[in-house]
Parts: sequence; structure tokens; C-alpha cells
Amino acid sequence: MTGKTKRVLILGHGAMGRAFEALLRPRHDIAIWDRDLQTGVETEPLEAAAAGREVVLFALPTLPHDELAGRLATVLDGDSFCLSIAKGLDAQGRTAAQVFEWHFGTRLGWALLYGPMLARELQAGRAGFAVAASTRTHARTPLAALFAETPLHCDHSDDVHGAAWAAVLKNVYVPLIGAVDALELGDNMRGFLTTEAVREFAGIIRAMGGDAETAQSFAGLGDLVTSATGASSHHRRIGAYLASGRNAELAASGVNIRTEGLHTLAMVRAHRPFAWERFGLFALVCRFFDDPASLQSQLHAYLDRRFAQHE
Ligand SMILES: NC(=O)c1ccc[n+]([C@@H]2O[C@H](COP(=O)([O-])OP(=O)(O)OC[C@H]3O[C@@H](n4cnc5c(N)ncnc54)[C@H](O)[C@@H]3O)[C@@H](O)[C@H]2O)c1
Repeated sequence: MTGKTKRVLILGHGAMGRAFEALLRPRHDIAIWDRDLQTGVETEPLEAAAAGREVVLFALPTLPHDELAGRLATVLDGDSFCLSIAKGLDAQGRTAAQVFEWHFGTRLGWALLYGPMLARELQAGRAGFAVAASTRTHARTPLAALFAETPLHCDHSDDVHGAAWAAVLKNVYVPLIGAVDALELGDNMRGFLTTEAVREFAGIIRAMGGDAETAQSFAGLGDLVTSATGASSHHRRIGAYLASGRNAELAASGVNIRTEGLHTLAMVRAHRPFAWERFGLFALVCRFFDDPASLQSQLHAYLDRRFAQHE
């Protein structure tokens, strides 16, 4: 992948697909591929759409990554580069990084892009910030070239698994912050839980073979604070509605309760990529979704356990 203008294929034309189209179209040759989710009909066969494309950007959920990466692995050549911004887990409990590693290994270039980069802000030309994580250090040049002269600012990292798990975990903890804010438990409590969440990110990332420091990066702390404090955050609103028993409002809001955060909890419980019971706040969020009314008593129990260690 050389030269300034890249031939880019964007997979998915939802919020992020459109945002990246707006971001990249001024400098690059952009094509779009998507699928009608009702009929399964593709805009054109993926294999044909990918022909001659230097960059393939996965701007869709993690669930279809396995199928799409498997198809692309047979048609892309070694100079091509796949990039994902998907934050959930797939049906086998894998991150986008694990799916790419499985299908592309060292044969194709691949990277993950995570951090405060809300679609509507990118679409409006406002700044975004991300960790571009790739196992190949020589991937940094083409990644930097892709986003040069755009308002998306990237740090580079080789911690693909740390960045992917940080991004996945963010959507687990944000509903909790939304919930404690809805219950008006205070700014102090929000600050405490945010700190605790980042501490757990580090432990889980380490358990998954990543670098604990990635918890503090744009993919971890940066994205967590952005979603936990952003008024429009989908995951924050779900937590708020559930904690305050506004189930009818939740149903009427159009907010999809089957979000990536909830799906992640289900996949982690089903596939046990790490011993989730060892992470007290993660276990608390699981119980909160099982029984939202129990949140306050669970928080008391968490604080008792947490600070008993120091007394
Ligand atoms: N919206 C944001 O601000 C934002 C920011 C950063 C990362 N992300 C992540 O980006 C990913 C996509 O989010 P979005 O907001 O663009 O979602 P979206 O719902 O707006 O769009 C999803 C797109 O994926 C396509 N798609 C879904 N399932 C598919 C399948 N099985 N096969 C083929 N295509 C499929 C849909 O047709 C649609 O074009 C998510 O993992 C999300 O966490 C979103």
C-alpha cells in the first residue's frame, strides 16, 4: 500500500460507515459495500467489491466479522490492509482482533481503531482520537497516510488485544455509570466507579494477553469517559432507564436493549474468555442487568468489600 491516495472499501453504511466516508472521501477513492439485513442481498458480491482495494474498513458490528474476514482472506493480496472499528464480541466470544488474527494472521495487514470518535462528530468534521493498534510496525505508515489531513488523530500501538478488549469492556461499564447518575448517587460516585472500571480494564486486558497500560489509552479511559459522560450515549441511557425502573420509556425510546455491552456480558458468561467473577465491578454489572432493582444494595456490598481490605 503506497502513495497518498488509497483505494478504500468501507463495509457497512450505517453511522460509522457514513462518518468514515465523509472523513476519507476528500483524499481517497472510496467504495461502499453493505448488505440488506432483511433479505441478505449484498450491494455487490463482497469478493468483487474488494478486488483492487488497498484498505478494507469494517464499519459494522463484530458479529459478521468472521464470515466477512473469511471471504476476504481468499481474495485480498498481501499488500491489502483490513481495519476494524467494531467494539463487541462475535458469537464465539471473540474480539475483532481475535477474528482478524485467525483469518489473516501475518499474511495480511490488519489493525483496530478505537477511541473517542463518535460518528456524528466525525460526520460534522469535529476532532476524533483513536489508538491505531497493529502488530506490524510498518503498518503505521499506511495508517498515518490514510488519516493524514483529517481531524482523526491517532496514537499507534502494537497491543491489538489490549486495545480490542478495552473497547469491548467500555460498553459493559458505561451502563453502570448511566445508572448511578440516574439514581443521583453523586459526582464522587461517578469518579470512583470510572477509576475502578479502568483498574478492571487493566486486569482483564492482562488476563487476555494484552498490555495493562492500554487501559489508560484512548481505547480505554478515553472512550469510557466519552461515553460515560456524553448525553447521547446509547449505553448510558440503557443503564439510566433500567436503574430508575423506566421500562416503558426504555421500550418507547427506540434504544436497542440488545446492545453490544449486553451481548458482551452474555458472551463472556457463555465462553469464559477470562474468569469474570474475579472482577467485582464486572460481576456487579452482570447482576445489575439480571436484577436492576438490586443496584443500590450491590453497590453497598461492593464498597464494603472494596474498603474492608484497607481497614
Ligand atoms: N456510532 C458510533 O459513534 C461508533 C463509534 C465508534 C465505534 N463504533 C462501532 O462501530 C460499529 C458499527 O456501529 P454503527 O454505529 O455504524 O452501527 P449502525 O447500526 O449504524 O450500522 C451498522 C452497519 O453494519 C451493517 N451490518 C450489520 N450487520 C451486518 C451483517 N450481518 N452483515 C453485513 N452488514 C451488517 C448494517 O447494514 C449497517 O450498515 C459498532 O461495533 C460500534 O460499536 C460506533
